[in-house]
Amino acid sequence: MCFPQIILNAFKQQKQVHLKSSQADLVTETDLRVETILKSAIRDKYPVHRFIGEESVAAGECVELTDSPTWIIDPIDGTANFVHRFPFVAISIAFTVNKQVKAPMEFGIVYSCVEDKLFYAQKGRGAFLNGEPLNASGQEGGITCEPDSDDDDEVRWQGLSGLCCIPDDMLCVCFSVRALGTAAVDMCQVATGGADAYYHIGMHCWDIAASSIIVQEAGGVVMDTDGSPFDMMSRRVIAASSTAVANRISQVIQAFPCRRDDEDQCRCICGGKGVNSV
Ligand SMILES: Nc1ncnc2c1ncn2[C@@H]1O[C@H](CO)[C@@H](O)[C@H]1OP(=O)(O)O
Ligand SMILES: [Mg+2]
Ligand SMILES: [Mg+2]
Repeated sequence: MCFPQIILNAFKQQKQVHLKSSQADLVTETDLRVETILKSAIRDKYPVHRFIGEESVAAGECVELTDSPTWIIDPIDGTANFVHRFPFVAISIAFTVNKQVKAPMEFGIVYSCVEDKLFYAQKGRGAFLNGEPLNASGQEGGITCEPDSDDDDEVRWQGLSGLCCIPDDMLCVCFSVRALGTAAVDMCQVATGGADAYYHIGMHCWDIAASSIIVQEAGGVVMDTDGSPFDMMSRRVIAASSTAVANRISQVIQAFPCRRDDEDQCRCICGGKGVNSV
């Protein structure tokens, strides 16, 4: 069975859910299964390639970007959606070589399984959705974000209570907010022109790597929330329809410290915080 079908089949069924860093940070058997299948299929074809996979890192593998060809995998982006049957769940796969932390990936794929939407982009070759070219809007106004996504309960609470979701200053560049529950698909909305910007402090490289090149190849911009060049390990990202919009957002963002993905590279969070059936 192909791996999107595994997700679709499991979507409606009861799941054993394990908590990782917080109540919003979940993992299921399907996340683990899809990551294992993907890695073994790629390894069969490219035995020397390396991986940074969300669930492998959660199990204790290091986040280490080297010059070797590296696949960055989020087997289910939107696991909380998957668990609650909210129909936005995506597989996110990016490929990079030569330790390009700040430059675009070689290619990125985001497959939104329930919508059956395949977003993809290759460096210098444009971005596409189900074969149709994508173009960012170049405008400002609609923002996607994920206010409840952080390892730190205090940060999550602030996001949920609206304190750090949309700062007052940002209301000049924002007149609507959408949160789809998957950062990868949120960012792809910027590539389609359906949203004009996305920003977050606290996502991981596997959440944003593939969609970063999709946004860039659609004519949009990705940068660090402090206005410096995009760094997929910094866990800070603005994706916007233009440099002007990205700069305006970076000027009003309320920054807070966030440990890099490649700092203290082994982040074993196995054992987690509990297990539930949903
Ligand atoms: N600590 C965290 N807790 C919850 N979601 C997180 C998270 N870090 C990143 N996310 C991501 O934030 C979005 C909404 O939860 C998803 O893209 C989710 O990815 P995930 O589903 O792969 O964990
Ligand atoms: Mg994710
Ligand atoms: Mg995931």
